[in-house]
Amino acid sequence: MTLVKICGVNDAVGFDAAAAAGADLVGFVFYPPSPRAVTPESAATLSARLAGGPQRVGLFVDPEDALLEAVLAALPLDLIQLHGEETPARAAAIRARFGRPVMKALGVAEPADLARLAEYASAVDRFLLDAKPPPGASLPGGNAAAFDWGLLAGQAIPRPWLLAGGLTPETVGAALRRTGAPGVDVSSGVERARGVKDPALIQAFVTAARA
Ligand SMILES: O=C(O)c1ccccc1NCC(=O)[C@H](O)[C@H](O)COP(=O)(O)O
Repeated sequence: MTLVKICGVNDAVGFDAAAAAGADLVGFVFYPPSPRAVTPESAATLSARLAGGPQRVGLFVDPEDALLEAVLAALPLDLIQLHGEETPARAAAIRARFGRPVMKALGVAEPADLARLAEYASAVDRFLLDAKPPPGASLPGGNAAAFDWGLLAGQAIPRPWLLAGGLTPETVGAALRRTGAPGVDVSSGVERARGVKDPALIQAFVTAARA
């Protein structure tokens, strides 16, 4: 079954909707400039709403160890997502020090970007393949931008991976057919305003991804 991650969940409405729709993973953004950002305390409160609900992913952008420590002291993350310029050595160090699986996000715009997968393969547990931020974007991700899925044709991705970038309930089916991705990640496509998740769109996305 296709793995579904709802990213940028920042309130109870979004968290409960993701859980009710059967999402496998929810992402909490620990990056203060984002309109989706949460504090360790608010993420812990959300995370405690449903025992046995979706797995909790902490999204970080070039995090200091102190931030990772503070978040992990507040809530039990199942996966650490690195969405900055973390090197393979830094990703491996985070995985070793914090004892959690790591998912490295890589922006894809040309074939050379996919060559980076091999550099990270032994340092991380999963990949998230996303669009690069469009010119002028203020965030490294969550920009409702898609990349050319054709770039993935014939590529052997060396770890389990999620497809991300500009997916919506209307496009996720075609994206899965075209790429054969084992999982998908969405943020903007299930929002009614930037940073505000919409329960109906979350349900529609999960249904379409599993159809
Ligand atoms: O979503 C954010 O605010 C964000 C901030 C900083 C780094 C990454 C961020 N999001 C990354 C994600 O995992 C998104 O789900 C992914 O980029 C897809 O986003 P979208 O195109 O909006 O569906």
